[in-house]
Amino acid sequence: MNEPAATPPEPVIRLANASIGFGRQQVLSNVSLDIYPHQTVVLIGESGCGKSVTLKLVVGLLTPTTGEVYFEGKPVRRMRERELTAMRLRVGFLFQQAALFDSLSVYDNVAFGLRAKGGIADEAVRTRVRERLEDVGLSYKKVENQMPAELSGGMRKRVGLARALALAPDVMLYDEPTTGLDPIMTDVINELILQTRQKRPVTSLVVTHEMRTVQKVADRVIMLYPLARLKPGESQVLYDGPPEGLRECADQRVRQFVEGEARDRLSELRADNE
Ligand SMILES: Nc1ncnc2c1ncn2[C@@H]1O[C@H](COP(=O)(O)OP(=O)(O)OP(=O)(O)O)[C@@H](O)[C@H]1O
Repeated sequence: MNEPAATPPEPVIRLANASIGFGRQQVLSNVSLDIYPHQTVVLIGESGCGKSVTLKLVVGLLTPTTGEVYFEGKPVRRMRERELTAMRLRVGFLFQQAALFDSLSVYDNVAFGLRAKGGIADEAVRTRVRERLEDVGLSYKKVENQMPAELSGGMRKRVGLARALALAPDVMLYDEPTTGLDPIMTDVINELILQTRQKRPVTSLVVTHEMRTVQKVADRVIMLYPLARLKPGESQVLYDGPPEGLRECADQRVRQFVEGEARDRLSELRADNE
């Protein structure tokens, strides 16, 4: 007797033919992608192709003009305010500039979400803040009273990560987590992304330009292509597969991107401006 075929798990995040534009500029057109539980998916692509917009669609900060975005099977656009808030509390977000509250100390930044969630005793908040800061390699005693302006870029990113992890998120969204960091600190952040995933069954979507991040953390890579440069009928998702396949991809635009070759891009950019 044949074994019944295993049903694939429901995606945590699904974009189904999602399109969005701003004014006359169309940014995403008919983009479909599925992100499964506990996967780390890395989203790459040229500047301006819509990577950050994709992250904002996932948490309902933007709504597609056509198509649908689903979170655990539920269309984000149909969520009521309470559902949206509950969903966002389960999603940790590490922004490009760490987005710390400049007027709050490191302690208050990391405690912010826990306090906003409510129902957690001060002592438990303190323990959680200390643990998360130590997880990201920061000494609680040294940094708890520091203000964001006193921190280096790498420290800010790690405080941002500690803040996101304080709420024990089920989903982590990283928007260029290593931009502006030196190679060692870049690797520290990559290592933290990996460890976060090893410690907890988190589903992650990482936007990056760093090929080292791709190689280190990705289970799967999705490459988006700028809409304006697609040939008629092509999908905006140029690549969807394992990181090992990028360099052998039949599409030379994918190989060109990962190898960082400009080729004729400068003249194309000049022509665009004429
Ligand atoms: N709220 C907005 N209003 C108007 N235009 C926007 C808005 N958000 C994004 N855009 C435009 O959409 C396009 C895609 O932006 P997005 O930030 O997603 O690019 P990206 O692929 O993340 O680029 P980068 O790698 O440079 O961060 C850009 O041209 C940007 O100017």
